[in-house]
Amino acid sequence: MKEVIIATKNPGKAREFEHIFSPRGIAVKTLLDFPEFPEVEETGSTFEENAVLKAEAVSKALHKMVIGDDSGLMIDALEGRPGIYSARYAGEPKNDEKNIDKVLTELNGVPEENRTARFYCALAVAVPGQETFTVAGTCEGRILEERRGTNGFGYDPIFLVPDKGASMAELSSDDKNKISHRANALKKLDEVLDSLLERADNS
Ligand SMILES: O=P(O)(O)OP(=O)(O)OP(=O)(O)OC[C@H]1O[C@@H](n2cnc3c(O)ncnc32)[C@H](O)[C@@H]1O
Ligand SMILES: [Mg+2]
Repeated sequence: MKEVIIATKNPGKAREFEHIFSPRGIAVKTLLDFPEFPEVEETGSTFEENAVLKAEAVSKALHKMVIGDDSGLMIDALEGRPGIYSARYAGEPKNDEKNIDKVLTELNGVPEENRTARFYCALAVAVPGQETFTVAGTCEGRILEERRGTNGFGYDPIFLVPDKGASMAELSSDDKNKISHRANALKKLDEVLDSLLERADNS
């Protein structure tokens, strides 16, 4: 079976990649399968730079093709914050509930029409001996005034997907994986991924 390695320790991301890849007969491994591997320091100033750091660190260690995912929430009324600091917006250790509380507090009193936001996902593909490249995807929405739904992870409970009239956390994983920033980024890899997996001999 073909296998793709994702340089993430986030169980929510891991589930989504598995959900998207397994119907295509591609098994997913993540850093949750390599618990001894240290978390990669995210010192870049863009999602793309951080995705490359993650992908290359793990690819160099394992000598295999690896995909890195750096993603987050950009809120217009907060000038794009939390952005690349999404995971640790409320400080260390990272905590989804505290991050949501901080965003809701900062947006207190901001009217619905000014609560526009987008999720952003940069994916970096590192292949031994080749130049690393990146793709990105977004998903447009609005920040709710309170949590709705329990699916997904991270900021999903406060992210309204206007077309669906539901928060991201109220969508089934099938539905989220059709429209999410991560799914939109992965679509851009569709054409190259199969041949990369064969050439990289990740089987
Ligand atoms: O670096 P890795 O190990 O992949 O895991 P991480 O959780 O630290 O991941 P990031 O550095 O990319 O930070 C992304 C944060 O943005 C948020 N996020 C990203 N994708 C999301 C999604 O699909 N739904 C909700 N929140 C998301 C969530 O809070 C994540 O912790
Ligand atoms: Mg991280």
